[in-house]
Amino acid sequence: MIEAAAVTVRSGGRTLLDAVSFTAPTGSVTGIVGPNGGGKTTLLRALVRAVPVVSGRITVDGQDIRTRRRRWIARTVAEVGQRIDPDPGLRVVDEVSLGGLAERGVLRAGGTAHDEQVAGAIDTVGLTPRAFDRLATLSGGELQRVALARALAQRAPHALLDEPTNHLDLRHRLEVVALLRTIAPTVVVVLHDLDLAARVCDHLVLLHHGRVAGAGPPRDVLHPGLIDRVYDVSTQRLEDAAGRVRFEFSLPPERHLHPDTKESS
Ligand SMILES: Nc1ncnc2c1ncn2[C@@H]1O[C@H](COP(=O)(O)OP(=O)(O)OP(=O)(O)O)[C@@H](O)[C@H]1O
Repeated sequence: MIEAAAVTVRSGGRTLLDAVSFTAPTGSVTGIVGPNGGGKTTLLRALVRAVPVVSGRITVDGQDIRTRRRRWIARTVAEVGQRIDPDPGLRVVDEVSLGGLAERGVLRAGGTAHDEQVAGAIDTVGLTPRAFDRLATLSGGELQRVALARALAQRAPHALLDEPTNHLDLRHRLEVVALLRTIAPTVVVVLHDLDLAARVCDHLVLLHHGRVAGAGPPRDVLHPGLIDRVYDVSTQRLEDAAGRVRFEFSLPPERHLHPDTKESS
C-alpha cells in the first residue's frame, strides 16, 4: 500500500502539490488523472523521493520513505516514467536486466533464474525478436514496452506508471491494459484517457492545480459536472446496456478557439 498524507511540493516559488492525500491499496490499480500541469508526474516523483516534499508524509507499506535508503525505494517501487531516455548503446536485454538488478542487487544478478525472468518479461511485451537490438534502433512505442518489461522483471511489490500507453498502437495499448494488474500488487498509473481510466482503475485521484479535486471509485469521480469544471470542457457520459461507461467531450458552447472570431461574428 502507498499512502500520501497532506503532501506539499514547492519549486521555483510555485506550489506544485498542495496538501495532496490519497491511498493506493494493495491489490488495486489507482489512477491519477487531471489536466496538463495538474501535478500528476510531480506526485509520482514525490512517491519515490525524486522531488523534495516540504510537508506531509509518504509511506510505502507503512514505512515512511524519508527513513528508507534509496536502494530500498528502488527495489520496492518499480517506475515507468513518461520520458523514455535510456542509454542508446544498451541492448533491450541489458535494459530489462536492470529491473532484475534492482530486485536482486548487483552481486546476485545473472544466473538462470534471472535470465529467465528477463526473457519472460521481454516476451510478455512482445519484444523477443528485438531482444538483442540496441535501444537506439527502437521506436517510441517499442521503448515504452522495454520500460514495461523492465518493471515486470523487477517484480516489485509496487509500480508507478506515467502514461504507459501514450506511444502505443491499438493492439499494444490493449496488451498493456491487460498487463496492468500483473506488473505489481499495487499499481499507481497516470492516465489521460478517462474512458480507459474508468475501465481499468479501481480508484481515481483527480488532480487540478496541484490539489485533489476528486477521489474515489471512477463512477464517483468521473461525473460530467466535475470533469467540465476541471478540464473546461462539455462532457456527456454514456453508458451501454452492459454498464460500460464512455465519455464524449466537446468545447463548451460559449467557447471559441479564436476569440477574435467571436468578436467579429
Ligand atoms: N522542477 C520544476 N520546477 C518548477 N516547476 C515545475 C517543475 N516540474 C514541473 N513543474 C511544473 O509543475 C506543474 C505540474 O507539472 P507536472 O509535470 O507534475 O504535471 P502533469 O499533471 O504531470 O502534466 P502533464 O499532463 O502535462 O504531463 C507544471 O506547471 C510544471 O510546469
